Amino acid sequence: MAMIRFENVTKRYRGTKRPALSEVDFNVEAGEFVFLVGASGSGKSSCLRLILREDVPSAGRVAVLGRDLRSLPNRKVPYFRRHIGSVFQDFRLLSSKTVYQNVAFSLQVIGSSRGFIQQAVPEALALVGLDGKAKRMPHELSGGEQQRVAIARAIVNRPKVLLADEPTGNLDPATSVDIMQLLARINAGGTTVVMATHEASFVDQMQRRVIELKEGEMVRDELGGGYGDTSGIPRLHPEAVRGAAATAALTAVREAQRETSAVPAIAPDAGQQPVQPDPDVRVDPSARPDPEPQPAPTPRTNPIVIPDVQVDELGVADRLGLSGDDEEVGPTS
Ligand SMILES: Nc1ncnc2c1ncn2[C@@H]1O[C@H](COP(=O)(O)OP(=O)(O)OP(=O)(O)O)[C@@H](O)[C@H]1O
Repeated sequence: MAMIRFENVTKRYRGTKRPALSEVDFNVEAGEFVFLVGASGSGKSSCLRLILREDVPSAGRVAVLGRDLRSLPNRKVPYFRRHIGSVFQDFRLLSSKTVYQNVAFSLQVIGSSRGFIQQAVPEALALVGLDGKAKRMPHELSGGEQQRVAIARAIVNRPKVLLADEPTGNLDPATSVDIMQLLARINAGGTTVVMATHEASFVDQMQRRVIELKEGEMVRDELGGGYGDTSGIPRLHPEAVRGAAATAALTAVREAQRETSAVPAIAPDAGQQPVQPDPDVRVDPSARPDPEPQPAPTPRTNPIVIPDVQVDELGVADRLGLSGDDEEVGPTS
């Protein structure tokens, strides 16, 4: 079952001439990590909003978790969204709540039991490397730590799909790489990740599937692709700022990539097969799937700040959607 299906999706916003999305058609299978790339205004956020059912297509069909979102009644949208985690460039934390309360809040609003919350929140914070910071307020954290809180909040209810809209957009290169490593780890555990980004260097380094939009049209769908033409992408920082630190950070991403393919740190979904390209999807013939497993890398100079937890013992994998079950959307169906 495709986790996400776009069938000839066109999105026109009121009062605009050109559609924001034009007959966009793709499938995302369980366990994939997909970069959505393209210049500002190309339609990346519009895609994510359609997946979250924050908006509906003008034409075509969006199906998520096997569910046609056209036929999803508004009252069931909150239930549907429980299965989709989302993180944004601006973190969107509740400034008057502690780290713990921010993560717990998303469970409280869906009526999770106190026992579940007391177990799941510390586990999620440990997974993102924030144990010990549960009582901090968001303003007492660095940007990278705030984004980790947002990621913990997004995964604490074990979503099948994690959407990330420019999650590194407000972070420096070294911090960005930590976040990319974390997303790669979450994906290695079986969670499908779709990430919209301008960050060409990460896309080039990670060699995952790339869907490129240009003025609302899908112009590329490539397994193991790079960013492609970056000339239209505005740079927020001068190149010099991103120099050495960025290079070191990107090397660490590559190592994390190798590590996650060599050692399934979090048990992957037994039911998930390696991603097979959809026959309908345009794939560059020179593209290749994830590299063969490599021997465990030597220790990194820029290690991931994730405690060496026995995730299965803690039940983290199960609770955070990092292990498999074929649970349906449930209340939405
Ligand atoms: N609510 C809206 N009303 C009208 N036009 C909109 C709306 N939201 C987006 N658009 C337009 O749709 C197009 C695609 O926007 P979208 O935000 O999806 O692009 P993007 O690739 O995510 O851009 P960025 O990288 O700058 O976030 C743009 O031309 C934008 O101006």
